[in-house]
Amino acid sequence: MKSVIHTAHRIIIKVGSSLVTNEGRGLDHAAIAKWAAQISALRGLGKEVVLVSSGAIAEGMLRLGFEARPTDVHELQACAAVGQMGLAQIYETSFRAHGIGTAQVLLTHADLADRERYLNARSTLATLLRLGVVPIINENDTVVTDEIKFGDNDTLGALVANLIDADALIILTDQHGLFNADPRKDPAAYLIKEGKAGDPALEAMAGGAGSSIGRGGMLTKILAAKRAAGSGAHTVIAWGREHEVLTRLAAGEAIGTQLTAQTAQQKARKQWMADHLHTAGKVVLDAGAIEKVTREGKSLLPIGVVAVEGQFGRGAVITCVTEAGLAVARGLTNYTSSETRLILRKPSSEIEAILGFMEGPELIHRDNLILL
Ligand SMILES: Nc1ncnc2c1ncn2[C@@H]1O[C@H](COP(=O)(O)OP(=O)(O)O)[C@@H](O)[C@H]1O
Ligand SMILES: N[C@@H](CCC(=O)OP(=O)(O)O)C(=O)O
Repeated sequence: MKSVIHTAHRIIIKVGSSLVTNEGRGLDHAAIAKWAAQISALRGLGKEVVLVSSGAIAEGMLRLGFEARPTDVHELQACAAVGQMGLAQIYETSFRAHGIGTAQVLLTHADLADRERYLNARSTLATLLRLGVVPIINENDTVVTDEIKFGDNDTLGALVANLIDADALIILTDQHGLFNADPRKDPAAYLIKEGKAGDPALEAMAGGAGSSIGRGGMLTKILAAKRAAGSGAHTVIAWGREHEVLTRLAAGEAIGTQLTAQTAQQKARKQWMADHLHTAGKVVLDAGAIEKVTREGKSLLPIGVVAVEGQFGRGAVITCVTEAGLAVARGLTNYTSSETRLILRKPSSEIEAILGFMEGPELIHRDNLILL
């Protein structure tokens, strides 16, 4: 079996708290330096990498002198805010040693549930990748309480994989992967080398005695693999301290547990958009725009739009139709329906003069567009 990471172009790598903070003893400079070196090598192979890092609370507890995890939510949030400074500092320093810049991105559940913020987060991450920066993502713990939390960074990693159409999610943890039972409790447990993301049998193994959904551990990783597969991304769960784990995976070596997505990426993405976002309106395209969008893989510019149907806000999903009414594409719009009515048939150079601002030269950027 060859690792899916070999052919993956855009990869999300999630590192857990115990790895990052050396089991709570403080940020593990040596381990982080090794991942940074390996990620630098992956980028040398032309891959794009986004890092999702936990560890803010664990590091903040140490810095503030808490011996046990606080139960008060605001103390936990204070720990996260303090610890996040350490994370940002160590990642920036470690990647800078390879001439790579980093960016801190803190997200909440509300950010990805709101269309406009979803679109902004998606565009910002795509722009950071285009600029050659490694985004370092964590949950914005300071502003969230239990009900509106992602809850764990395995879930956050999967949502980010969905958000930016990643090909793969690598979850680095303190075990060699998924075992048929919790290896801490069952010494006879064996490693599951491969499986299908979403297979309920995997959840039963990770659920094990006593653990319950949403409380971290292996189950959130298995559920994250299922979620990532929703947009066609494969997942690998591996031990973060395995020698050259990332570069070996990229070379095709099968390490840890590989959970493959069962639906092809483009199909899964269409399905995901169809399931998650309602179509709020339509734009009618002229023949030239149809050609650019459907055959040449270009963005949709306002100049190619001849009519607008319905009311929609910025970030809404709209359908692109031919003058005969045939739906050809769907995507997230940069302009509201009223704005689009003002700029249709106009060159993008006139957008600013007409509206007084410009969100972008495109009505729908090709990154946010799927063909039907
Ligand atoms: N079937 C299983 N296979 C592997 N690990 C399991 C399994 N069931 C439970 N676990 C536990 O999950 C832990 C990893 O989860 P967690 O501590 O949340 O890691 P991280 O901080 O990397 O997210 C392991 O240390 C292990 O004790
Ligand atoms: N935002 C939290 C992440 C908590 C979390 O999910 O931790 P883990 O299960 O170790 O990945 C932090 O940085 O401490």
